[in-house]
Amino acid sequence: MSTPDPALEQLRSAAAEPSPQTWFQLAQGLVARQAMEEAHDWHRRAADAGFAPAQIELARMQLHGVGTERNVEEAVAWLLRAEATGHPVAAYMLALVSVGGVAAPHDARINQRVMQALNAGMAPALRAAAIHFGRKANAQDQQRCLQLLDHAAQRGDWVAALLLSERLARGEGCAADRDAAGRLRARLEAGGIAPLPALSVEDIATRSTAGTLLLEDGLQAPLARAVSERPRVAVIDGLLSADECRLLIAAARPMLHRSLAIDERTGEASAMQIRTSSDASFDPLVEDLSLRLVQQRMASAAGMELVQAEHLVVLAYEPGQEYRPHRDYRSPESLRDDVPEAGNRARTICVYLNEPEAGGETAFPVSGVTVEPQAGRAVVFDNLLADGSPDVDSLHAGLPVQHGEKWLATLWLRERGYRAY
Ligand SMILES: O=C(O)CCC(=O)C(=O)O
Ligand SMILES: [Fe+2]
Repeated sequence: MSTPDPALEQLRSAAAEPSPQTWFQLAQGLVARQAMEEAHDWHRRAADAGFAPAQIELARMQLHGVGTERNVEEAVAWLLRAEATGHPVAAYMLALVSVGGVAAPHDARINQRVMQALNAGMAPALRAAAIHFGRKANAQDQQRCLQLLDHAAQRGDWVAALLLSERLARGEGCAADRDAAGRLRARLEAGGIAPLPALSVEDIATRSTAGTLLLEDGLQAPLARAVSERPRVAVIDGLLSADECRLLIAAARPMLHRSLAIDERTGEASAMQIRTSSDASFDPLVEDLSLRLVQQRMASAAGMELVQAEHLVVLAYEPGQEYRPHRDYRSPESLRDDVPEAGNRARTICVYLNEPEAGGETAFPVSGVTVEPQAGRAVVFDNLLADGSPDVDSLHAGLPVQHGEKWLATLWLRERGYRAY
């Protein structure tokens, strides 16, 4: 028997009235109680009646297949309807799903949409724009970055506050202001948010047009330097900016847990000696615009599409922790329950998010190549041969960290589309 829930009963009786706003409130009440299918039905009813907030929530449920079958096309149609009423959240969501170009074309409209959302004070849009401007070397854009981070922080975005505190403490894009940084840090620490590891990125590989918000600028494929032919390994310095490295660490930190490794025979994941790090996997449900933009640049730097990427994983190694020699391609058995139509893991891109004091290199024993961690640097390698068969030479390891900590972001890229958009 279910427990009585007077608040919900009140919403239900109110929803007998022909009021889309009340239907939406009931739907939200049902979401809060995890009654997703019923929530979907009420969202749909309010959406059909033209209520934009319900259209947006219905689209969200359809995008992620929550309470209903996943239907990306229909979700986008609902978002376009809500956007036509001038709703900034719809504009933001359309910008978000257009990254990658599958759900909606990734064209110049993305910039207008982000502008609309940031003018409405939406924190994730403010933060994404801040990080975008922060990649530009000129003083004015650096100043814009700081202002936007500040604005996002004031709107309650603690990741933006953390990025801002690092910039103020280190004098990035501004004169160092230890007092302001200290006050911000104290507020964050009171909320249980620790400072980030110190890191710097010397040179960002792509520079974009000064003064304008042109997100497509940040997606140009930067120059890769081949370091090994067999296996095929390349290195890209400065793929991510310091803000982007910090973003990934900050977003991953609350989700970290002991890493699992996949048992090749059973396809089951369990804690094993082969991989002693901790990691966080980013479900698309928790992604926002800045996280998607970073992943899009990582995928395109690897010569792949974002839809080919499995969920982003951030790994954290403490002293003594390592990822012993392994190959990233998977056995047919282990792929069976994980979108087999996407094929195998064709390529991997790993980006170092900081620099451990000693150790933590990525080693490729077959060619003898070792890549040193450096914040923002990517290492890209093929796991399959040109004919699609596994490349046994792709053996690689994350060597034990000796001093300090090591943070790394990995995208495993399949042969074909893996994500829904
Ligand atoms: O930590 C490293 O350097 C390697 C990580 C790795 O092999 C992976 O994420 O697949
Ligand atoms: Fe690996």
